[in-house]
Amino acid sequence: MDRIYDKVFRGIAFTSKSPQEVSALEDYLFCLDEEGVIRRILKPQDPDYGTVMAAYSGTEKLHALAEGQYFLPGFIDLHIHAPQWAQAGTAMDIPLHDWLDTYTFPLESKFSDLDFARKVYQDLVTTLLANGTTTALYFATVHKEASYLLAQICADKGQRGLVGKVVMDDKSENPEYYRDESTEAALADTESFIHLVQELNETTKQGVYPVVTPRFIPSCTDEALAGLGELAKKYDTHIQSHCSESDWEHNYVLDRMHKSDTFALHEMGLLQDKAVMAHAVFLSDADADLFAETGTAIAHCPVSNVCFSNGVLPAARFTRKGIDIGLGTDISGGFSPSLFDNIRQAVISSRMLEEGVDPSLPSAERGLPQSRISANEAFYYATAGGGQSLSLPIGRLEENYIWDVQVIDVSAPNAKLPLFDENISMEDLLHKILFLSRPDNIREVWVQGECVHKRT
Ligand SMILES: Nc1nc2[nH]cnc2c(=O)[nH]1
Repeated sequence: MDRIYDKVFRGIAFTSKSPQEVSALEDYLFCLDEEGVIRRILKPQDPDYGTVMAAYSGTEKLHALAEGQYFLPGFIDLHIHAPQWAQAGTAMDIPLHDWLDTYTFPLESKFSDLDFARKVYQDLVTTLLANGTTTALYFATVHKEASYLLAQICADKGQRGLVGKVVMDDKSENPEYYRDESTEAALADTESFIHLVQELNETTKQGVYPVVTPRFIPSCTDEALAGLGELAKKYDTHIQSHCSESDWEHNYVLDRMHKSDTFALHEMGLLQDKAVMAHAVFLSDADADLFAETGTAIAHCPVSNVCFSNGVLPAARFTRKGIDIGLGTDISGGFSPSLFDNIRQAVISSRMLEEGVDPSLPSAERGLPQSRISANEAFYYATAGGGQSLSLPIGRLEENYIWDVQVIDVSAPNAKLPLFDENISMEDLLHKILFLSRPDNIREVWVQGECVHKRT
């Protein structure tokens, strides 16, 4: 046969079939075109399997995994504040509102300095790739130039970046040293940022996308929120914001808008299929139904929620309602750049929600039944759920999906996983990988068919 494929990968791959079920594709062939899209998947029993193997064996187009190595879809970080990488691991001692004023706005204001921005953003994108994150939905800062720099760095390093210039235009709610100059300037900067990033996207194989980004209702005027809804519609962009993250935010919006965060955002044209709202811990049933109806996704950030949210997202209930859910690190509300850590915390938090945490209460009154999520569901959120949330063909290893993968090596030097049962099931093996892997186990990372990280 002619060598019609650009690359062929062979190995054992894990991919979600549904939120609850994972498929282990053993020794399959994944045949890619030049665009890095999976055009054909062949299982060993397939009549063409031998023909393709014969055609590509011994050529540099064939990439076969060694013993102990496995393909996982690249992770999709559905909520991350890129500038806050500079304070990750610190500043976790005070509630959200005080944290923004005390630590976060002073830090983000420094990103008017492009040299500082470059240093932090280059380090962050490299770190995320090394942690298996192939796509990230970023909040940058109010500065248009530094936000564009982040998109350029993603483009250069091979990560799929969805980047938002943050809008914070309300003079009564934001400090003078860190806010948009005016509502008009906020909208004009957003529009020109959309143009710049859409132009950059034309020469970026893996894609970079502009995102309409009102920080959250408390930092924006009604006029800016409505204007941003119109811009998103005009340019068919993604939208991101925060919604009902904490008691404080949820109640602030009820007081100001006389309706919930969800209904207020909807009225401004900010809920739609390509919208992702971070946290959404305090949604009522009516709010959750509106998320499902509009196709709006939730970025679940379980590590961050421990510090800032005053509650645990009922992810299992919202999945049953048909809401798209992905996982976010929420750097630096969450300290870790790793979605492996967030998979673990999502499972742990859901168990604490189900069982309850106040030992002075009788066990029957302590928790919220049917709240646990399985490791398979957390894996789904970090991969297929994230792709579905962004309406992009990523997060699954299926035909017509993009080849974004991480190669996990369970016997990496200094990071060998404790595998003592030769007959371990594929599902148990995946769970060992999810709970025990460290960055040392991530041997290679591929985005859109290109190798963007290699650990030797
Ligand atoms: N976790 C978090 N919540 C927010 N709400 C508004 N801004 C932020 C932020 O930077 N982090």
